[in-house]
Amino acid sequence: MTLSDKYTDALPHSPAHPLPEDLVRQAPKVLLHDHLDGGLRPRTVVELAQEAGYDALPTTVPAALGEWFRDAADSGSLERYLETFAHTCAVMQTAPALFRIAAECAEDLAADGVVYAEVRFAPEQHLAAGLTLDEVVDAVNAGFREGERRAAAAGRRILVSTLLCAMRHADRALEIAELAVAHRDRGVAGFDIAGGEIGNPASRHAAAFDHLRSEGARVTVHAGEAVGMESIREAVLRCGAHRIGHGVRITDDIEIAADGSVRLGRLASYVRDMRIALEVCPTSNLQTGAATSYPGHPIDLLRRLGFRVCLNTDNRLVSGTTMTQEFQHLATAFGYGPAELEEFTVNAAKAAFLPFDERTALVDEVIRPGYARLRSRSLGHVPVRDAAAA
Ligand SMILES: O=c1[nH]cnc2c1ncn2[C@@H]1O[C@H](CO)[C@@H](O)[C@H]1O
Ligand SMILES: [Zn+2]
Repeated sequence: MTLSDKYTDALPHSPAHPLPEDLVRQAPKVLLHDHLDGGLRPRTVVELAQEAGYDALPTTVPAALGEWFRDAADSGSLERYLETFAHTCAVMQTAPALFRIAAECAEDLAADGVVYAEVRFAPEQHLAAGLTLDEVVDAVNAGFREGERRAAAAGRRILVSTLLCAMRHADRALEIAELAVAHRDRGVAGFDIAGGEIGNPASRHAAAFDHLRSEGARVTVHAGEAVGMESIREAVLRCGAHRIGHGVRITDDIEIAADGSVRLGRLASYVRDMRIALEVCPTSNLQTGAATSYPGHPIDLLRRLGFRVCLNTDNRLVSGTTMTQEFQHLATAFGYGPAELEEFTVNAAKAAFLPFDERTALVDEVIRPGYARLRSRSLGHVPVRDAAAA
């Protein structure tokens, strides 16, 4: 029995009334953890590969390619999951390709009901055809602006900010930190570090984190995914992370006694006390082995304990998912309804790397009214169980 099984056994669930998928899709959602190079449309990968003369794709049939990514990434290991990104990065080496991918990303997120997104990528992985780091960032940001315009024309408002990733195994983190600071008034909201966690401690990039701290820049760190508490401790206490990507292994620092009483260790307390958001990505966690099943996923335990948890996709192509699907998995596993979706959304908005007044406006003017509308509509919805009994 896992820790979260034990804890959830001790608490009653809200009744399982599955929400119709279109209601979940229309609900306003905030997405803080989504990789640009993990979320391409399969057809776009195929078309750009043809244009670039890249002939190493496992298949050129878009639907089969989508399945290939999901299956290949379903390996139980973060390292193997990350190997699949060679195919997407291969077709992301020119300004027009980056522009197209970013524009389509914004359109796809808007169609999924996302109203605010922070989308990340590693500029250093897009230099193979001669672009500079600045040109890569400019092309992606121009693509997001185009995608926002197209979404608005289709009646959907979305705002997309960029996060720049350094890679744990590489040695360009300071340069990327400087790039994030240089572009912070031009679409870049913060910095992240991604890549293989085992054997690549974030603290090796102390100079980058020192620079970010001295500039007052916003920082999130992938941690507590393949490595446990030690990695989260470093991210928070040495790297100054304001949010943690994944962070699910914080449960190693939470003890639940037989009588149901809960004791948080010093690190788990710090994360909860300081409202450090955990950017949780359930499907990705199942693929990389960071969690074993949706019902066994610690997201529900962490939510109930009052951690600032938000729900994310990580990689829509590689994990074969959307925000709507991530929520539906949790609705099935934990009996979640609109209240929990709203809670995750407000948590994400509070943790967004936006100015305070914009976060407040997002909550008060977009999210709260959106869920009030959703509640009034879902009252008319007959839950599946009741419908069967009628
Ligand atoms: O869940 C993850 N953990 C660690 N690194 C990741 C994850 N998903 C994607 N990337 C890495 O981040 C890079 C920049 O977007 C991707 O190329 C991939 O290598
Ligand atoms: Zn990630």
